Amino acid sequence: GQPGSSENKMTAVQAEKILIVYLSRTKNTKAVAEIIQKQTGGRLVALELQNPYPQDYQTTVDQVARENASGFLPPLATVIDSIEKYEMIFLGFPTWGMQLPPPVKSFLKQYNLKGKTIAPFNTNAGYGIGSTFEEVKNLASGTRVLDGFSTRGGVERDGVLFVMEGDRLIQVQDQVTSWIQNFKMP
Ligand SMILES: Cc1cc2nc3c(=O)[nH]c(=O)nc-3n(C[C@H](O)[C@H](O)[C@H](O)COP(=O)(O)O)c2cc1C
Repeated sequence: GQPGSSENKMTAVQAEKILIVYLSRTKNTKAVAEIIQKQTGGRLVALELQNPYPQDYQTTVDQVARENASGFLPPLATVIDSIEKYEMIFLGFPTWGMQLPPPVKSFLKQYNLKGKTIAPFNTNAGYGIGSTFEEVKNLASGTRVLDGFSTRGGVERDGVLFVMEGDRLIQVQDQVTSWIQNFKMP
């Protein structure tokens, strides 16, 4: 059907007013973002860094731990023009060290999102969302943060990288559909 049509409760928000911003390293969160894009017709934007994280998993884990401890906000290479025209922002990220990844903190600090609705979504290795959704609420002051969506992604530590294909992809598509249908829009 039409993006943002009467098929679901997104009727209150037109596709042109929907932005889907995501951070993804091994493309699981990206796959969820693409599902949301197909279902809503919104604009899809990947968060990229001026200095990308290393390839090596453990080096990245260590760097993220240091950044979280010091409150460092890695500068984004991604620039989002005319963010003011979006009413609804789907914000996607993996769980990193049971916290919100530093680049997502950079995004939330850099842009004025006051008055907007944020719908957080997450993938993780099976340990859950940690403090991520709570951190979004704390950092995005003046916004309305909807109940988030989370699903199991890869387990990079064990060499399991991208999992969003075949039956798993279909399952996640269905989960995303029910998540969006249950939004209580004003
Ligand atoms: C630096 C780093 C830290 C991670 N920390 C956690 C964690 O604390 N809990 C968890 O369940 N998964 C953790 N993971 C696994 C990712 O959340 C999981 O693989 C996710 O699906 C990756 O999403 P992506 O493919 O979009 O990058 C971590 C991965 C990385 C790279």
